[in-house]
Amino acid sequence: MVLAELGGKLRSSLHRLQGGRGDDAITTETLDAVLRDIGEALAESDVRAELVTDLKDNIRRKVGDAVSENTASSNANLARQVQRAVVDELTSMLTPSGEGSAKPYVMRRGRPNVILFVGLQGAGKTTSIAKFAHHYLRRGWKTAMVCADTFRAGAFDQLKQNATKLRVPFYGSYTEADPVSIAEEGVDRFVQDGYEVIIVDTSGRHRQEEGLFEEMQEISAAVNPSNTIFVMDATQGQAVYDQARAFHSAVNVGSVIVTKLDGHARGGGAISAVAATGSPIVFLGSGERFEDLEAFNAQSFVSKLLGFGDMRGFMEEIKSLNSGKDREEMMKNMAKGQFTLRDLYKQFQSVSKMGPLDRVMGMMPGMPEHLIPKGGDDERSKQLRKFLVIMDSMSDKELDGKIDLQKKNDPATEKRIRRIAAGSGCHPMEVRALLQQHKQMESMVSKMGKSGMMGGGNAKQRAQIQQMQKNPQAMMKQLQSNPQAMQMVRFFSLGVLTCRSLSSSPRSDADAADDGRRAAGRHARHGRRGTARHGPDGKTAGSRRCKIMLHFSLLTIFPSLILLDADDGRDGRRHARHGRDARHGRDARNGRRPANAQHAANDADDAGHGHGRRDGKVIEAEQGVIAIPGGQRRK
Ligand SMILES: Nc1nc2c(ncn2[C@@H]2O[C@H](COP(=O)(O)OP(=O)(O)OP(=O)(O)O)[C@@H](O)[C@H]2O)c(=O)[nH]1
Repeated sequence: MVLAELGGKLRSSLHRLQGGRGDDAITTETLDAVLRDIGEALAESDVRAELVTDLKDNIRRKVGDAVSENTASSNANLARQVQRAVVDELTSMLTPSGEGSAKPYVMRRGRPNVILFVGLQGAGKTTSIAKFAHHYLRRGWKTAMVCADTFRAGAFDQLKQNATKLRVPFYGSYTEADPVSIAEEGVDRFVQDGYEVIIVDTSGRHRQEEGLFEEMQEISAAVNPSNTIFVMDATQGQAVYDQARAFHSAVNVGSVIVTKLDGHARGGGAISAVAATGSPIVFLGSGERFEDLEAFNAQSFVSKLLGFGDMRGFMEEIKSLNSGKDREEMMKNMAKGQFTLRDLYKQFQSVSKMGPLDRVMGMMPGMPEHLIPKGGDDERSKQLRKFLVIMDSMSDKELDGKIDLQKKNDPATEKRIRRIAAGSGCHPMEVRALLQQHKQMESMVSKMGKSGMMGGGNAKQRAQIQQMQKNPQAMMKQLQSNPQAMQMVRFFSLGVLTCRSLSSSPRSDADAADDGRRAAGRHARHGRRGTARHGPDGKTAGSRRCKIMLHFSLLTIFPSLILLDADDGRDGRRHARHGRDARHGRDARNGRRPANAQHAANDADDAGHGHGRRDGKVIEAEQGVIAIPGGQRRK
């Protein structure tokens, strides 16, 4: 996680306010100690000394009197007051300030947004362009890339490789040496073709290279960008202040992306230094994968850094990924206590677009640390794809709950489960596990539907819900104090704890591995396709599956609770027509899906990247180099 170390230090300094014993008064000494700790943590993160001093002075000015006179009605109130002052001051330190500070550019739908990327050599422009394109592609923007970096050999190939992986069209040339004409032609071409996000990569440069600075200005004049994004490397720490100012004066820098924040100690210095130049930071890069780009908002950033979650960012993320129509339909069903396999399918699709689960779940306020997934996402993404493929092999009636797949000891149901397993290339046990998890989620939704939490309750409940929608933080608090909601959290937590205790039973890893081998042998002897249930790491596959399901469940139900539509009362008027479901690439005549599991798996993969045929779109064969192969690069 970005700046985890700084966050840990700031959190532990604020813990001092809670005192060793509940009745310890907060004194001036306590405040001094808190401010000293915060100052040290920020200094270690390379934040400029003047900024740290200003921050401490401002906090002292805001709460110093209340602390010395102990005017607050209780210790807890005073602690909250100090905490609020710390949050506010950290936020304003990271908010662009001073003369000429700009507001971030807002992308416009249905019109060309030409985004020019500039920065020093190796800052991460080309990598950030791919992440930026991925971010907008997932949200359904028509995106294209232009490579006007004719300086670095390999820059065009790097962009081409990323564009091909992302399946976006790109424009560039191996032979044309003039970056200005490439940029101009590429942008014209994509504007004519109706692209909404047209990203232009430029050559990296040192500040001293006047020639390259001029080239950047010429490109800017030729393409007339809607926004110029300056990409800078966080490992430079506060040194980026001068760079940011130099770029700001050369071209009209509208926004900044700070890269390489993955665990780097100098990140705090870099972020605060950029803010001091008046340029708004729009994204933080924290790795080399397409998903490693976080939208930046000072308030959300500080809130997450201090462990308070980021409700605002979470809601925006969910809203930007779910179409209003789908949400509306699902909310209507959930208000009636219905949660079909199709709803689960849609939610899993949204979850798969959200990016790393740890990042998204870390945004949820009050989310217990132990419930936030740690480490890589590969296993979770694989499992998610598998669930989607299993549901792809179900018929419409099964997905919509018109055929009950939960019937026990029913030969017809067993036959259906075997058919679904064969169609999705997995073991019937995996289908049953998914059905079991769906049943549990359905029963939880049903309870919440009856309680009115989903908008279907009486007038008073509906008014309360609407009130909560206006203030999501209060909504989360309300959820936490609501027995039903907490029952759900406990229910899922219990799942994790049960699984944990299963996986950390006194049996040795060797025993578990042995079990795994025996189980695999049994499957092999019986010619089954299933995998061993006990892995060599000593954890049961069931335990892993349960934890993964827990994470998906939290992401599935919480957003729905939070996104109760304010215009819920108008339901019935604006509901989406069901119509023919083209999402599953189904044969229209017999309602069957392709039996080829690999084909389905590919589809699921596509869905994860926002290119899925599930939305009725055929993947356009638009990726193609518009360039003349061969020739020499300019050195
Ligand atoms: N760890 C980490 N590495 C990054 C990040 N962003 C970029 N990189 C790496 O930084 C190196 C340089 O990135 P590029 O995208 O090629 O940089 P550039 O600014 O386009 O370079 P020039 O074209 O020479 O100006 C590559 O090895 C990237 O993988 C990040 O957020 N985290």
